[in-house]
Amino acid sequence: MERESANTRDQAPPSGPAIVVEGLTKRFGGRTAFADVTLSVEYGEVFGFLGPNGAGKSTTVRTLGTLLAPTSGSATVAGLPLHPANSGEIRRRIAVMPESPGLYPRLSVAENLDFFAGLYELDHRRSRIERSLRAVNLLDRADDPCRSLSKGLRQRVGLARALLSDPRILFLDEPTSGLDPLAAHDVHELIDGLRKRGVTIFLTTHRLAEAEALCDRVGILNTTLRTIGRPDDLRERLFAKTLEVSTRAPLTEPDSVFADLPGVDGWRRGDDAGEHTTYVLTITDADLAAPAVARAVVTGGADLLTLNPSRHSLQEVYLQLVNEDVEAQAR
Ligand SMILES: Nc1ncnc2c1ncn2[C@@H]1O[C@H](COP(=O)(O)OP(=O)(O)OP(=O)(O)O)[C@@H](O)[C@H]1O
Repeated sequence: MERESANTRDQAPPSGPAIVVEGLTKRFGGRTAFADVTLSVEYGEVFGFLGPNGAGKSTTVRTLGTLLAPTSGSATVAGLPLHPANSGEIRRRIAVMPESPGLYPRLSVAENLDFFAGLYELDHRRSRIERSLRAVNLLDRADDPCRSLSKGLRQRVGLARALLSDPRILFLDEPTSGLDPLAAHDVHELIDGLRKRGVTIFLTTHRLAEAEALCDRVGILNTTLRTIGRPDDLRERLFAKTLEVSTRAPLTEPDSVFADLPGVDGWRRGDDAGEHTTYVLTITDADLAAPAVARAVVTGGADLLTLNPSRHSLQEVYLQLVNEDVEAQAR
């Protein structure tokens, strides 16, 4: 009877940050893959790394995963400085799931996992394989050859492979790339399940909705790190807060209606829709501004139809930053 191996996920999280990156740069000859990246990720966090094609996301993951040596800068991964002498121990503490799961099509799911468990020199292989397959809901497909699986299921086997070593930190490179929405949703649920079990996840993605739904914080990379923060904070940092007010008919004296209201900094006419009149107010605090604006509009003699605080998506933040780079390059 195989005894369960020590499971890092059941232990208290190690102290200190999971990943610390300081001024990290990777060049391939004259081409800079990423430059001067500084960030840190806490244990238990799901961190999203967003960026357009060629932004340097995969190269960052491969560098932090000890597969590539950085050109300059420093990093600590799972408590160990990123240095060739520590590569073996870092690899024992983390797992990297590359964009393509890299499985042997003729081998069954369990045989594939057994092969990799052997390659990683893991103990208690049978119980690890079973636990990993259970984590990705694939126990019933253990004996199926990988070639018979759909792309979504193969991706799940890739995730099971990454989980074999009970990693403290899991790097997922584009885990839902090429998956249909249903299969992508399954992977999202699995990632959410891993987060609940305390696994630290560093995830690269093109999918902004994915980052918004799954990640505690995101970094936007376009060779250099353009910004980093919680999705909500990024939206607030990049966009002025507004309140859109629509009335049935134009206000006769909007200047006096919107003057001196708490939380309101200014106003302009918006794009009128049909019969309605729209005003866009710049505000500092929606909770303060909205009731005051509602009262003022009604006192000003107009029928108030709607009152909507601005909701910018992470996509708008992303496009704004990446487009700024495109415009800067064109100058
Ligand atoms: N082994 C390599 N040799 C030379 N250049 C490379 C190598 N690997 C990556 N690059 C270059 O580094 C840059 C960053 O590539 P990387 O694959 O990290 O970007 P990415 O953000 O992951 O892109 P994608 O979303 O398309 O996968 C690109 O210009 C790429 O061509």
